[in-house]
Amino acid sequence: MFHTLHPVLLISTFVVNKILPRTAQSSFYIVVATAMELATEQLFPNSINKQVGGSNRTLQEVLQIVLLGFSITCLILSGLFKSESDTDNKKPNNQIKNKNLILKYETREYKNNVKQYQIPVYCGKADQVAPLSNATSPLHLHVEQTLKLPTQDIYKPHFAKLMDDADKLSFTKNLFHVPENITYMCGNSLGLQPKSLQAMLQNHLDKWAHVGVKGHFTGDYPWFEIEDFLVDKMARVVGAKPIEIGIMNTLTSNLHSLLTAFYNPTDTRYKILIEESPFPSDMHAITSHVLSRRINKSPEQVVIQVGAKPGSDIITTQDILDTITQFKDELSVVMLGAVHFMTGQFLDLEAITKHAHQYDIMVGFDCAHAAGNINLKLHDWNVDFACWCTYKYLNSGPGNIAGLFVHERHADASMKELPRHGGWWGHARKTRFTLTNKFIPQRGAAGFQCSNPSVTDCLSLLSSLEIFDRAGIDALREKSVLLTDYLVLLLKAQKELVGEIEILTPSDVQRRGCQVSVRVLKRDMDQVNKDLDSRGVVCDEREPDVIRIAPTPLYNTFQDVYRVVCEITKVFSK
Ligand SMILES: Cc1ncc(COP(=O)(O)O)c(C=O)c1O
Ligand SMILES: Nc1c(O)cccc1C(=O)C[C@H](N)C(=O)O
Repeated sequence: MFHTLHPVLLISTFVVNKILPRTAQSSFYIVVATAMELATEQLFPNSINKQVGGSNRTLQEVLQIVLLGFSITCLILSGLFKSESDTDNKKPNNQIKNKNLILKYETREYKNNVKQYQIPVYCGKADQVAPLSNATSPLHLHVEQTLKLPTQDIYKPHFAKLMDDADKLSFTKNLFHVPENITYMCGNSLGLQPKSLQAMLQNHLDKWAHVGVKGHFTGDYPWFEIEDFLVDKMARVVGAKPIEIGIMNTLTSNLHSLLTAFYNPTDTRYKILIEESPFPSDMHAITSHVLSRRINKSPEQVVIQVGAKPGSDIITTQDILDTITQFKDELSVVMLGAVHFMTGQFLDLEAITKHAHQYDIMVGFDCAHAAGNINLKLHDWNVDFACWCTYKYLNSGPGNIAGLFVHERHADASMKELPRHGGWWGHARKTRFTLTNKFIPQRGAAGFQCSNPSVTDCLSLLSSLEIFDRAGIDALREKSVLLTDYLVLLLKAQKELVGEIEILTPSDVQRRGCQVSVRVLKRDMDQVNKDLDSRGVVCDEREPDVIRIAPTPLYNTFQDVYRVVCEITKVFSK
């Protein structure tokens, strides 16, 4: 039987076991064995029933024994080599990575058979971690050296400190004005002020005072081309090409401009799909836009909404795709909030776009709660258009200038194909000042501009985008995932919060950004938020019962998260 352990067999078994899941392997070997027997019958039809050598067995019987041995040996060997697919299935359902940190959770069974919910297994440099064999000490933290901590230490403040000490992005917090004695968790509504902004604005004011109109073409930031200092940086934040980025107006007015271009109603295709409870401004924009177009349809006939199933707060991707399919011949545009302002759910932009494009439907997203929060890939996901404000995660200050995305494939569309609100700033730069009345839009998103932008607005945005460039959107997202997961882990571990709160935000890290929305179940939500406020925790609330907590990787720490959960627990313990 030893010849069956031939190296070829070993290698093929290894390969098969790497590729196929355990369940498919036995079928594979049986098929191979049967195929070999059939092949022998075909090749040696005369010898198959003859006796072999001095034995009283026919060649066929001998073959069957050898092939049976082959199958059994392969199955035994399959135990030695682990299938990739098998390992995938066993991967802990939650593994979040920072560049140098890895924090893993898995369910462990203890000796008394009590199943623990997710606990940290190890935390350390990504290339150093090794699974623990010993359940009594399930947390390993490698920072400079390996430290062993008891499991429950993740719930203690020194764990938060160790995480902060190991955080490569800890330098960014000091680049912002963080309100004194406050744990600020409200970047989802208004981001904090970059410290560099004051000097930038002062220089701008000095320049204006000293050179007046000449400032359009002089100094560090000539006003005539002020948006050029922003476009590349913004493109990196939202995963776009510079040609696809416009810095202009405000979010809602940009949405109107984009609908002018992309909403092209015909007698049969005139519907717009939006989520069931969008941020009100989006719905106001769509319904008033429909009226402004004076088409023969009312907003009620135009708008279709897709929502969560009863009893759930989360809209499934499948429900969105099914709604698109259902109205495929009537839909002109799909326009959804990329991250939902209330629940924090991040939609699968790529899947939605791909699906709608099959039916020639234009797809756009309101990225107010996604830009600077999620590492978006608007270009790669083929999104047609998007718009966002910059005062939330992009820290440019209240009511500041907004961003707009138009995919590169529309860059050269004619005014007939993609009508734009004309204005001199969107006009070809070379002839911006020539007295021509013919509007020739710049290529790409820049052609959507109407007016010259506010320079103070642009500098405010620039001060923040420079920090994004230093930190990198991917690294920020990695830290964000860790922070938010830590927040959820701590919230779930407080027995005082059981029955008092419910987390609405998806537990899947791929389907959320940094915001965690918590429903207050029994108490007055407004009072809870006031109590948090009086304890120095700034979150925000949305009627009727939701508190939004957003640990923002640029200026929040693990210790901030720890403190917020302590204060929330105290409020609910009263
Ligand atoms: C999802 C969403 N859309 C639209 C808006 C409106 O933005 P703006 O006032 O900048 O037009 C906001 C926030 O105010 C928002 O959160
Ligand atoms: N811009 C705001 C304001 O001036 C006052 C109060 C709230 C806002 C907001 O931006 C709210 C935010 N869009 C939200 O998600 O609720």
